[in-house]
Amino acid sequence: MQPVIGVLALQGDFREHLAALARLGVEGREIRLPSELAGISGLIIPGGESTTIGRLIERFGLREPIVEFARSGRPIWGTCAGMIVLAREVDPETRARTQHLLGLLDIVVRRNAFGPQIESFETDLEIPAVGSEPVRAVFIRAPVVAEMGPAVEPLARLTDGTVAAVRQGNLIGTAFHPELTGDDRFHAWFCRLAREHSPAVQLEPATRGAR
Ligand SMILES: NC(=O)CC[C@H](N)C(=O)O
Repeated sequence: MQPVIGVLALQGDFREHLAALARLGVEGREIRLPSELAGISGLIIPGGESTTIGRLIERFGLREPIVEFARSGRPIWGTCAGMIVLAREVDPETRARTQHLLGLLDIVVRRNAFGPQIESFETDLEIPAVGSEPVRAVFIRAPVVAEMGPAVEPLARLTDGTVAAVRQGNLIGTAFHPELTGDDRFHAWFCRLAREHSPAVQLEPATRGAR
């Protein structure tokens, strides 16, 4: 069965994520209300403005439902601002005065890390998890991962070693925007994770413990 992927549609480039899912023949659903998370196998938090997305998550009562969604084992992927919102902490120098975070991914991010001179750039990244051919990565006022907890694995680095994508179990963060390039391998990989963790095939905790 194909999973249904939710895309948080409060602000930012959620339409581009929905378009990428449509190209893959996967059903995407705009999420604005807690009730809309029912029946969703994976959730994408798009790029945009992390302070706005964070504020709207609070206002729409989505914080606890999203934390609960993560606890259920279903995957959540944050791109750019979405990765910031997932993070445990924003480095104090780049933190906005009001910066609501979900605190799920054990990383410290630095916002707008490439400085005002370099608003945006593109580069090819090796992301073995996604495929053997390099992935074109678009960075727009992008954050970087400044620190990672022990459970976090880097999925991609820039040539200077800067971490640009991470995974911590069912939580994924990318500093760049795979939804903007037309190369949908990252979305395809995320949909595979979602399929594996779809509620329909989830194991009971006792069974899981016995594995
Ligand atoms: N492209 C983006 O998502 C930019 C993120 C933005 N700079 C922020 O801090 O929220």
